[in-house]
Amino acid sequence: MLEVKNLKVYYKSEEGIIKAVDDVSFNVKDGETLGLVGESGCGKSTLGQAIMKILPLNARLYGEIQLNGQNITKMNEKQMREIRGRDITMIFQDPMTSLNPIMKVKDLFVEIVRAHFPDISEQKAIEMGGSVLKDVGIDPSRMNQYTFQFSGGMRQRVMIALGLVLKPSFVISDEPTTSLDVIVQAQIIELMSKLRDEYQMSMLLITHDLGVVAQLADKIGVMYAGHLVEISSKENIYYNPKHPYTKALLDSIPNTDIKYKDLKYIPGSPPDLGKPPKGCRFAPRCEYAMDICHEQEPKSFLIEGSEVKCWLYENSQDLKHVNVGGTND
Ligand SMILES: Nc1ncnc2c1ncn2[C@@H]1O[C@H](COP(=O)(O)OP(=O)(O)OP(=O)(O)O)[C@@H](O)[C@H]1O
Repeated sequence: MLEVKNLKVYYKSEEGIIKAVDDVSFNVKDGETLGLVGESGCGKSTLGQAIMKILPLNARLYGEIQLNGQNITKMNEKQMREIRGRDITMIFQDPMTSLNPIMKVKDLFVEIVRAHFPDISEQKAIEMGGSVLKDVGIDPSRMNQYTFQFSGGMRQRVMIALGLVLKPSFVISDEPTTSLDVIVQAQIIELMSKLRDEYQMSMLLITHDLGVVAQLADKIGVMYAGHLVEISSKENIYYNPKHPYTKALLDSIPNTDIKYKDLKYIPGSPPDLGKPPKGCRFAPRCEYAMDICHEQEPKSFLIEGSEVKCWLYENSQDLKHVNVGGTND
């Protein structure tokens, strides 16, 4: 189980402090998949990197991250190297730049396996790699090839196999299908869904694509400008969205039905995270904004099973103010 409590990631830059992730809390239970969605620049990748502790040097991390009861935030780099790949892994969006082109696939597997288990022989590491390659639909005989000899979709499969060779219990997948065409995208999503069940993994799925999370996630977190503005079950997010930003995001999904030819979009643009607006960060673009929204940052409220960071719900009935996020149902 992953528990993120009051996580903040601030970057130091020439323009000042960039509050990329600002007081975000949630949890992902064993076997569960949380989809994290939001526009480009809202802090999704930063959050994934914070959990892996692979943030750039100009980043500062505050708050707490617990993985299976271990406090990751307190671990040093040596301890992190032990759990990365073995307990928790991250599959990146661009296999072309993340995979070393001058290494054969088998050597990539040997490197990963032996970094964690130096006593495992090269032959055994290659066997382990071959078995996962088969699981991702690649003939193990391709072990002797270089990654540039694979198509985009196949490279993504190799990335997934490398990430899973040590059978981690938690996988972070950052835009796993962005660079692929739609047919290959669908195949990769199906593959990830199959592997997640077979390997019994929990997953944090980072994407701007609401279609991808619809297929894979159990619950969905919506991020806006460094804040987690809503988190709930997939069904609640799609059929009973509460936050005005979640509603706007759903309205802006392209619809193939010819009757709905007007694509809605969210007017304005997200704020500069170096100078976020006072109050709610979405208020300048929100059609429901009230005076308080421009003055005070909203608290998180629990309403109909959804945790929503929005003043609209302050006076709702069955409502409870949540101090630390992550619905605990
Ligand atoms: N190394 C860095 N130094 C300073 N600012 C950074 C750095 N990396 C990211 N940022 C800023 O932090 C904010 C969040 O970026 P992040 O990449 O996490 O967002 P994202 O939602 O994953 O976007 P995308 O989908 O485009 O990758 C952005 O304003 C970005 O410009």
